[in-house]
Amino acid sequence: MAPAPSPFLDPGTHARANSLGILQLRRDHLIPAVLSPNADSDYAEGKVENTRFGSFPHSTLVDQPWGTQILASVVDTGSRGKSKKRKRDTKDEGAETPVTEVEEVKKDIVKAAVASSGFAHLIPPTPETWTLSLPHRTQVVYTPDYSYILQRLRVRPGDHIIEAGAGSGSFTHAAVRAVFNGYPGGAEDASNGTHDDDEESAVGISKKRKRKARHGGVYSFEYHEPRAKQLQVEIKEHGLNDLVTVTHRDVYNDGFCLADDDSNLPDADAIFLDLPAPWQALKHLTRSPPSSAALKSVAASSDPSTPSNEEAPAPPTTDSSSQPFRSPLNSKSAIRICTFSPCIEQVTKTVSALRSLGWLSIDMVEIAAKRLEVRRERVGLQEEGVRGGNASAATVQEAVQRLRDVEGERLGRKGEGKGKKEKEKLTKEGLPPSKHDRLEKTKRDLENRTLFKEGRLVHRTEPELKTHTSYLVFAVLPREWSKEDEEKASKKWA
Ligand SMILES: C[S@@+](CC[C@H](N)C(=O)[O-])C[C@H]1O[C@@H](n2cnc3c(N)ncnc32)[C@H](O)[C@@H]1O
Repeated sequence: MAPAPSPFLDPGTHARANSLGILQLRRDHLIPAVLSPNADSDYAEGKVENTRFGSFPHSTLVDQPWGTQILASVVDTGSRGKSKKRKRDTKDEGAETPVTEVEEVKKDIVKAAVASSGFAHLIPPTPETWTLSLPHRTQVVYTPDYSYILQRLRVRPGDHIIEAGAGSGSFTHAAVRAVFNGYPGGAEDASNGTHDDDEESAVGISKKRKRKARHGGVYSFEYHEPRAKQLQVEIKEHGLNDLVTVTHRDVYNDGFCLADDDSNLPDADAIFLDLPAPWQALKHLTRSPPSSAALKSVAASSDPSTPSNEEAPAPPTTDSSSQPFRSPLNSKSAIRICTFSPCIEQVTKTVSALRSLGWLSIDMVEIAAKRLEVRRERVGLQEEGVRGGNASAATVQEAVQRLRDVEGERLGRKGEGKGKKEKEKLTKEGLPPSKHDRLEKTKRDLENRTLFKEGRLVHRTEPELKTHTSYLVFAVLPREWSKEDEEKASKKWA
């Protein structure tokens, strides 16, 4: 049976058990949870998400349509810890194979009752919501940056992308969605599907060609072992393990090829480096072994204190096991790279190294994303008691009328000290409407109002936004030009 599709790529219409769902408490307050109502839990109601707006047992989330408003539940916190009566490790009793035996006292999940504490919305996971809710293990790449990066890298379905370091996996999820064009071993593979594909020819002409579908893939590298392991767990939980290969590796020393033979090369079309020293990884991202002159120049530019006559690092013509040079790049297409660095000194070193290694069209971009709050501003006395309205006087007439009403209310309330003239006026015009009357009138008027298009349309930038995340350096490594390419071009363009 084919594995269930990843909720990031095909969430379906409803939340599924054992699949990721996101509880949205507020716009920027999201709680991710793999929905497992029957998982072992201390609560009588099964597994529960406890939030500031109340408790949400997973049993109330599974099978709900995405977007549903879920009411919080009354959770029996008193039952916590009573589910397991005895935990006995038979190792203590001298058993040969240690087996941990857990005796369950209760088996049935108690149906949760609705609480008055609040609600949350159940939404499907996307790279954007995952970025906002993922457990941070490092600084992460945010949506405004990765959306720009992926379009500048021209990443499209079927591409292979190298990513280092993978960190918390924020970029990884966006990258896998961008390259996704089916699961390896899926229906398309079974029917040996071919498709028209644009192949960039060596002479720069895009030609249509029938070829077997190439599945998109992300090759992620992370030096910090616990982070790499945690990312592997998450990628599996999210149903993405057929599409993402997470490798624990120091890419500065060991490069990007996965095996000692040609069986599992990344064959990358695009590269994203979010590393403290991206220039140190560039020597492994070439089509052929870099010359020692290029390596010397990379070493000198990355450390200006290195005298130019100092011995250059050994070119990666062989790896530690004396294997021949293998390139992790797709030999059939131009390669696009992006490096993400927080300071300009790192940018300078990266640009010098890129130049030495033959990269072209090098440029740098800084994203200064701003979020605009767009809303309608409704001002006027008719807004009293209306949600989202500003009940101040909008005109001089309204202000004068309001003053008259306040004065009238005061006189009407006191009843005493009223002059003859004032008494006459009050009896003639009647008492001004009380607050209760005004609110009742507003309620009646609301039925005929179209709030969504009333008022002035205004927009503001949200003040708390960071304006600088990092500098993005982009470059292109053209296809290698072979003798055959030259011959083909001369024939075609003679
Ligand atoms: C800022 S984090 C990356 C965040 C990631 N792009 C994301 O969106 O979640 C940088 C990562 O690079 C990793 N790193 C540093 N040096 C490395 C190396 N030589 N090889 C592989 N990873 C490395 C660090 O361990 C760290 O997790």
